[in-house]
Amino acid sequence: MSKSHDPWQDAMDHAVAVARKSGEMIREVVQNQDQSSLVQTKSSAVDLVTETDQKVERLIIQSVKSKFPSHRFIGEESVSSGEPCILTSDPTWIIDPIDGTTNFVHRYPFVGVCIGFAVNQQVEWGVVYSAIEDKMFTARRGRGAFCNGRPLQVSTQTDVHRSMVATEFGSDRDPQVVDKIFSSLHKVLSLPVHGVRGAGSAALNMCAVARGSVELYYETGVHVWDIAAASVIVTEAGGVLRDTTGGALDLMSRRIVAANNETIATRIIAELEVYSSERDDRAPDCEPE
Ligand SMILES: O=P(O)(O)O[C@H]1[C@H](O)[C@@H](O)[C@H](O)[C@H](O)[C@@H]1O
Ligand SMILES: [Mg+2]
Repeated sequence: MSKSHDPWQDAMDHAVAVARKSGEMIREVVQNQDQSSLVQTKSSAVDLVTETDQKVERLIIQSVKSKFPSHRFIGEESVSSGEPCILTSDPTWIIDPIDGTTNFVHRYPFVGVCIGFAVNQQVEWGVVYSAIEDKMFTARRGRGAFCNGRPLQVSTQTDVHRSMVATEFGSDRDPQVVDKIFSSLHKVLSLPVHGVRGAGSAALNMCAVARGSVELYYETGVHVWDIAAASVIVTEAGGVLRDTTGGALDLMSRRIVAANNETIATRIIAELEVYSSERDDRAPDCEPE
């Protein structure tokens, strides 16, 4: 199929261009403005949003609407202002303008612009631009995963005792949730594994799995916009995706395990506390149209 007859490739090329432009906006703010006094909160006192998150999302959605007027959107900040969070079979752009907003506010240099594209509820391609590092992660279903054009491959490690694991503390400070986070962490650390890390961005942790820097990433409480784009980057790099229950990944379930292989995934999942956050497609401000 030639490029001009491949509308999904046109859409992906557009996503790469707009993610790069978004990254330039983010870098400009990080270099020249202090965001710490301009922060607002969403679901909890530590779930942050800034004007830049909103500006970047508007930039992406407006540019896509003008080129692909029939496509639908799920965007973190649009859902936050009451837009529906329903994945239909229509072509849908799934956008997190800044994955790692807390990092952005603190100038901790890991923030990702995430753009995923789903058709028939399957992610066809994903773009994650690590704006401060200037790393463009891309993958299209069936066509491999890349960082700045170089192919990505997950780690070949199968011994959990030689593995590096990534996770996050999230933004839910309910004491019962915090207990479960620490219980899982305690068990994983005590296996033992070589180490536990966290980039502060679900998408960049998943890209770390894709490039072989960590064997596995897990988290409960993520949203569809944090993981959709990076999901295809992980699988195209040879990795596997699971729910923390061990079942198949459900993009709306708010639970994810991304691993280099089944052996590591199964071994770590056995140590994880399973608990639920309200599904993305069931939240009160996410009712169907
Ligand atoms: O809200 P943004 O888009 O910055 O993303 C979230 C991260 O992706 C999570 O892994 C992480 O645990 C946090 O919940 C973080 O908020
Ligand atoms: Mg996010």
